[in-house]
Amino acid sequence: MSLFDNERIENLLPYDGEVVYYGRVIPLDEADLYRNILLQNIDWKNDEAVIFGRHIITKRKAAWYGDSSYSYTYSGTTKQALQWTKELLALKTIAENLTGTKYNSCLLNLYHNGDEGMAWHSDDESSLGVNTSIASFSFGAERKFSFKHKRTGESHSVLLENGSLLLMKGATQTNWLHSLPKSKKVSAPRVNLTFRTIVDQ
Ligand SMILES: O=C(O)CCC(=O)C(=O)O
Ligand SMILES: [Fe+2]
Repeated sequence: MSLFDNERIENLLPYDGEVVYYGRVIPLDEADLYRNILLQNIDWKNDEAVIFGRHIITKRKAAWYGDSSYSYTYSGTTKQALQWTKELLALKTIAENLTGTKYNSCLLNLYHNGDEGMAWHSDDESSLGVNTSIASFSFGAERKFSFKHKRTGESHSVLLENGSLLLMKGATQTNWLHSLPKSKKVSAPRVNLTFRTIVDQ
């Protein structure tokens, strides 16, 4: 641990969006507990997608929880939201208090090791509306997270620490792509929770 742990970054992006990195907002012992409980009691499923007409099953696992049975469609597949667990509700409250925004759903990702990542994309589905806020917790292995401007190609990265919170808001999804690059150096799992607000259902 360095002296610079918990260092908050007010805005990682120089223009056209806002990304706040709150640093480690969950103490280490609690973060380890959350990682273990989430690994056990979330209904993890290999993610499915239809890409160029092919049915793909990802190594990464995912899950979708929410207030009511929201459905969520992306890459040609539809998911039905499951009922909140106690831990997800506790983390939702922490995210709401820190970011000043209410969330009604959560997309979770499980990366077993550095062989698994997420390709460049933006979360700009119409169900999220424009200028949506997405609050993202990380538990387990530290991973690099990158942003790339859609027009200029300028890129910025941040290290997502165990127990940290990141907020993407404003015009971020309109103007920037983000990705979780693969890394040969990472052998431990990472659990990611992205709290979102569905507006049009
Ligand atoms: O794993 C992460 O930190 C980000 C995941 C992500 O971008 C997403 O679920 O849309
Ligand atoms: Fe995303």
